[in-house]
Formats: sequence, C-alpha cells, structure tokens
Amino acid sequence: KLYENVAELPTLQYDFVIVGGGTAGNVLASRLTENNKVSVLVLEAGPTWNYTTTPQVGANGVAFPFLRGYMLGGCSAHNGLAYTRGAASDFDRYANLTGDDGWSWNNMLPYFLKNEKWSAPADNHDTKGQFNPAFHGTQGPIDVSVRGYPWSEFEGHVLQTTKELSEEFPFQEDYNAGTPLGIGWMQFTIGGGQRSSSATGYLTSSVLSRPNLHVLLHAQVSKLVNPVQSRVAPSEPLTFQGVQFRFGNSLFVANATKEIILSAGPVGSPSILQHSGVGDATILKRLGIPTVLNLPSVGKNASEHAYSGLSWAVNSNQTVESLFQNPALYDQAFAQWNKTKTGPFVDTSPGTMVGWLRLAPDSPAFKVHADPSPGPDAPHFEVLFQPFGLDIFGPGPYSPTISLVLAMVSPVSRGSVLINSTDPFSAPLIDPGLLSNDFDALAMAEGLQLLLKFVGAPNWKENRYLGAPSVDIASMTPDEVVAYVRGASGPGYHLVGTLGMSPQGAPYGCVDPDLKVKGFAGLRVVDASVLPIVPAAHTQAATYVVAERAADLIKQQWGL
Ligand SMILES: Cc1cc2nc3c(=O)[nH]c(=O)nc-3n(C[C@H](O)[C@H](O)[C@H](O)COP(=O)(O)OP(=O)(O)OC[C@H]3O[C@@H](n4cnc5c(N)ncnc54)[C@H](O)[C@@H]3O)c2cc1C
Repeated sequence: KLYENVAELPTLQYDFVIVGGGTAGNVLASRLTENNKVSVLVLEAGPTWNYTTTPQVGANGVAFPFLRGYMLGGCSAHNGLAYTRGAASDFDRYANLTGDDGWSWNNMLPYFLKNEKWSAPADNHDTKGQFNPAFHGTQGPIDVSVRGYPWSEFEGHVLQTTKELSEEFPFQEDYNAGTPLGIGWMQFTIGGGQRSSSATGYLTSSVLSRPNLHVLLHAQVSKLVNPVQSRVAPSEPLTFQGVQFRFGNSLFVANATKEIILSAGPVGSPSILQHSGVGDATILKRLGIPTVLNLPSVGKNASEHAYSGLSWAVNSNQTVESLFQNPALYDQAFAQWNKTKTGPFVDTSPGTMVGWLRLAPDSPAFKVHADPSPGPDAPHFEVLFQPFGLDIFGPGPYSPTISLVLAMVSPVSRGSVLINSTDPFSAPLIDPGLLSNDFDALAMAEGLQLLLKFVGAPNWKENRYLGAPSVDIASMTPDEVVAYVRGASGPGYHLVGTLGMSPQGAPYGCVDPDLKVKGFAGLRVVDASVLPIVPAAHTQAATYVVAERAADLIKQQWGL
C-alpha cells in the first residue's frame, strides 16, 4: 500500500527497509514481496532534488545543475528514456573487478530479459531489421520499443551514411546484444507511447495492494542509527538497527529485522552512509561525526559521462523545430498525444538513432592514457542523432536544425560525492570530475572530428540539406577544439561508482560482490552506486539488472 502519512503506517518494524523508491528500490520492493511472508517498507523522499555540482575544473570551472529524480520511480520516472545496456565487456569487466562471475554479461543477460517487455512502437511501424528479438524479453515489467514517430528525412541521411561510409560507420541492427559498435535505431523505455518507469512497471496496483508491502512517501532518510557490534570479537560485522527519517518536522526510526537496503542512488546512498559514520574517517573526524567504520572508498571513485555536440542548420521543414515555430501545430501534436498516445510527442530528447564508436587505434589520446574501454567491442563514444537543435528548449527563435550529440562513454576521469556538513538534509559536494583527466578532453575533441566526417558523407549535400554548423570546428586548431570541448560539455547524469563493488575481503571498495556493505551484516546497497565503472551506456538498464540480481541474492540468503 502507498502511504502519504507516517501516522497511517501500521508499524515501523519490517523484515526489510528499503531506502529510496527509485529505479532500483522499486525492483526490490516488488521482487521481495512476491513472497507473502516477507514484510517490506520503502521510504521515499519524493517530489526535485536541487543539486549543483562543484565547479568542474575540466569544464572551465562551471558548476552544473545536477538533476536527480525525487519521486516514486526516481530517475527512471524523469530520465531521457534511452534504453542502452552497454557492451558485454562492460559486464565481463565487472565480473573481473569483483571476482564474481555472476556479474558477467552471460550471467546478467537473463536479468535484462527478465526486466524487459519488448513492445510495438507507438506508430506500429514494421520493426524488422531494427532490433534483434533474440536479445529481448517479452514478459518483463519495463516496456521497451524503438522510436514511435518518424523523422524520415533526417533518419534517411543517417542510414544512407552507414552505406556511404560503411567501414567507419557501419549499420548496427541491435546495440543491446552485447557488441554495440555501429549505428542503428535507438531503443526507449516506452510502451504504448508512454514512459515505463520502475514505478509504473514494478509498483503496479496489484503489487501495491500486497499487504506485506508498505511504501511511505515524503519520508527523507537522514541516517542509519544504533550501530551494534554483533558479537564479541572486533572483527565481527557491525549491524545498524534502525533507519532514521524525517516526515514533516519530526524524526522517526524504522527497524529492519533482516536487512536495511540503501537504494537512494549514487548521490543519496553514499551521503546517508557518511552521515551514519561510515566513510573516510579523516573526513568524518573533520566534521565531528563519530566514525562507526572507516571505509575510505565511500563516496569516491565516481564516474560519469561528459556530453557535448554540434548542430547544423538544415534546409528542411522536417525537424522538431517545425512544432516549436508553430503554436497551433504544437498544440495539435500535444492534443494528439493526450488522446491517442501517438504523434511527435511519443519520443524524447535522445533522438531516434544512436551510434557507438571507437577512437582510432593510433589516437594521440592513447599517449596520455592507456585505453580505458573494457574491450575492443566496446565504444569510446556515443552519438545521439537528434532531429532538432541543441537549444530547442531555449527561448527561440527556432530555425530548422539537427544535432549530433557526443558523449565520452569510457571516461578516465573520476569524481566524488562527499558530505561537508553534519546536517543530513543538506546536499553533499557532488563532483562528477567532468573531463578532469586530459584523456577525456582529447578524446572528446577527436569525437567531434568524427561527427564532421559523418556529415561529410555525400548524401548530406543532396538538395542542399546540410547548412552551416553551430561552431566551425573544421577551421580550429586541435588545441582550440579541446578548449571548445571544455567550454561546451556537461554531465550526462549517469553517475555511478560512489559505493563501488570490489572482491570479497578487498581493502578498497565499499560493497562485496553480493552488495553487502563491507564490515556490516544486514546492510546492502542496491542502486547505480555499486557499479565500479560507468558502463558505455546510459545507466538505467544496468541499474535495473543490478537490482534484479540483488533480489535473487537476497532471496537466496534468506531462503525466500
Ligand atoms: C536527467 C536524467 C536523464 C537521464 N537519462 C537517462 C536515459 O535516457 N537512459 C538511461 O538509461 N539512464 C538515464 N539516466 C540515468 C538513470 O536514470 C540513473 O542512472 C538510474 O535511474 C539511477 O537509478 P538509482 O536506483 O541508482 O537511483 P534513483 O533512480 O535516483 O533512485 C533513488 C531514489 O531514492 C530517493 N532518495 C534519495 N535520497 C533519499 C533519502 N535520503 N531518503 C529517502 N529517499 C531518498 C530518490 O528520491 C529516488 O527516488 C538519466 C538520469 C537523469 C538524472
């Protein structure tokens, strides 16, 4: 049941208390309560976090707004809907880094299928050749489909380029099959023209009607309380007995008899742990927070994607700007979506096609740093092909524009999420470390040159389709392009790693491969924080499968 008032909760004692009803938290809530003997409480702080990053040294000192979903469903309820799993080698690297083969691609693929319900696109077009059914689930809670409204002229140019420059930019039928390189159709967490989130997919009305599941909204967790050494020997694991949260102006404590599970996301979960006295003891000491366990990696090792890109004016009336230029057309499209869940409003900003590309083997960037990608089949870059300008959400005026958005998806840079106050309700210092390593900035600069090559294919000149670029990269020196990158990049909101997994018993890392916090019993982290390195992909799919596997690990441990 969903509760909006703590006074209506029948109890504050549960088998499991899940902190955060976001992307991962709702998967656990749903899977654990499949067993009616198990009682679960979800504490969700939601409606938007108002975070800002620290000034980003690698991006000209700019402090960026750092969006996080603050509602049931978390980021899955407001993200860009791109459904991208990453490369098989991303997951094989997780298996290597943790010493647990359970995280390998072959072992995680069943969880991707379990999470997914492949769906027809909103326009019901023939999708043959646009995805590979062998790699998709059909019975899971999260709808996935290719784009549901055609931008045929622009898409035609992208596809034609995969023929004209097939060596460098080959067509890729399905980038979610483990070997993503190439260019193909974007997949989205959309079904029937609508967003599919962890709230709509996992907390359906039938799941919410389970008597053993209680979900409390407007409950912001401050910290874990009442740490006890479970046995006599100091090496025995610690346990937190309660979860303190604020509802209205009062503080409450919920108790978990089996486990407390932190699913507050890569900003929330490390902050809660640090406020509970678990983190780098020097930082905790400086703030005057008593150290319960010195776990120096907490909040460190954050990895994030930097995004940049280029726009071009086009000689066409088939871009999203056509809607923004004409209020009547815009209203009509909006009404169409409201009525039938079809039309141009069924898709979102990531564009309708996507490319996954690598740096050239002789790239000068490799002189700065060894190749950070997990394997030769994994990309360094993502390119989002968007039938609209980068400034579409600005004040206008809107002239027909297309954009190729570029992300560096195998970054070397690392950042952190560290608290700097004893007030658990104040925001932590969020430093995604954007472009802080020169490799990433150099690579991005090379990526922009790849975009120029792409639109250099002959077909873009037909009917004088392609006009002037937003920035004339071609006439810049290499150093000027790097400077441009540093001034024109921002976060992708794909932060992971702030409570990264490491092998059982390793002196670094925050959680063991079974996601238990090191040194603790009855305390796990299940969200994007545990991925030790950002995958070469947007991060919701990886977060979903982390949570699906975690549900199985927890069920196994407790014989559920
Ligand atoms: C703007 C944006 C666009 C994105 N676009 C895409 C995309 O197109 N495709 C993609 O794959 N990924 C995308 N991502 C990333 C992806 O959505 C996230 O990586 C993923 O959803 C994170 O899941 P999570 O469970 O770790 O955290 P979240 O989904 O953020 O869940 C954490 C939950 O915990 C709650 N919470 C936090 N602190 C507390 C507290 N103290 N007490 C109680 N509750 C708390 C939050 O309100 C939230 O509901 C995007 C992210 C953002 C922000």
